[in-house]
Amino acid sequence: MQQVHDRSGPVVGIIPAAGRGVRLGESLPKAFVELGGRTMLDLAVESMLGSGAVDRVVVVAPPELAATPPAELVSEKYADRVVVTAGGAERADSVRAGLRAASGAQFVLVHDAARALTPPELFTRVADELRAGRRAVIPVLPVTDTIKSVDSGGVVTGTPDRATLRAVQTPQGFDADLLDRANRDTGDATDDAGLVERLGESVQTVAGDPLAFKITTPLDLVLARALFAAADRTEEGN
Ligand SMILES: Nc1ccn([C@@H]2O[C@H](COP(=O)(O)OP(=O)(O)OP(=O)(O)O)[C@@H](O)[C@H]2O)c(=O)n1
Ligand SMILES: C[C@](O)(CO)[C@H](O)COP(=O)(O)O
Repeated sequence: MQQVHDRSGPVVGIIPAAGRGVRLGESLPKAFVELGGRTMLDLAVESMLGSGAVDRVVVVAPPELAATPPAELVSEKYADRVVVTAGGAERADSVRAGLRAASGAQFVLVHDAARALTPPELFTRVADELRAGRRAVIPVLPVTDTIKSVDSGGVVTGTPDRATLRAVQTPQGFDADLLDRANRDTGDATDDAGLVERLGESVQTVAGDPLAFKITTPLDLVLARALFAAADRTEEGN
């Protein structure tokens, strides 16, 4: 008889929030920059836990903030389901630190604090695929520009077929033991799924969301603040 694997265990969110935000150019670490009076980190935690798809969250903070009580970093409503741990020099180091603090998880969703406007539905979409049996799930969007590869002198070396390309977002969801195994071998992957791909495991894509864009540059911050203010006005009008 085929064994049915129980996939009803805990989902733990890992929020890497230890980056400096060099490209954003603000005076404090990026996750603590505010949109409409709330930090990106607080908004990301609210969206993740408010989705109902995630049981608890590990916030990976800059080392100097890692001893801060959760209630001082996120909304009181969610603080008792949040733990804080210290991040590392690179994003991958921070994710590894988050994994160490995610004991007991059957699934993990790794989500950038910098994607502060991600709608709750995206967490549910990724978690549902995991519960249904996928071991690695990432949200993606079609690429709208033509992409070229170039050599070190800036000369074009190729034009990949755009129809086969996707822009990758977070939350990226995994069986916790799979992501743990993928992280034993340190590499230069720019996302968590990249490490899993190297193990030869299949990674399933689901539809991403334009609002899950990563706030990376000053222009992104202008857009995020405008979108946040517009959403606030809509809520007030209802
Ligand atoms: N050492 C690091 C670097 C990044 N991150 C987190 O990873 C997410 C995505 O990274 P990115 O947007 O590149 O943030 P920064 O590294 O802060 O940006 P920059 O490269 O401009 O400094 C962010 O939520 C960031 O806080 C992290 O936890 N630890
Ligand atoms: C993980 C990621 O957000 C997927 O798009 C992205 O690769 C992070 O890259 P960054 O350069 O560390 O922001």
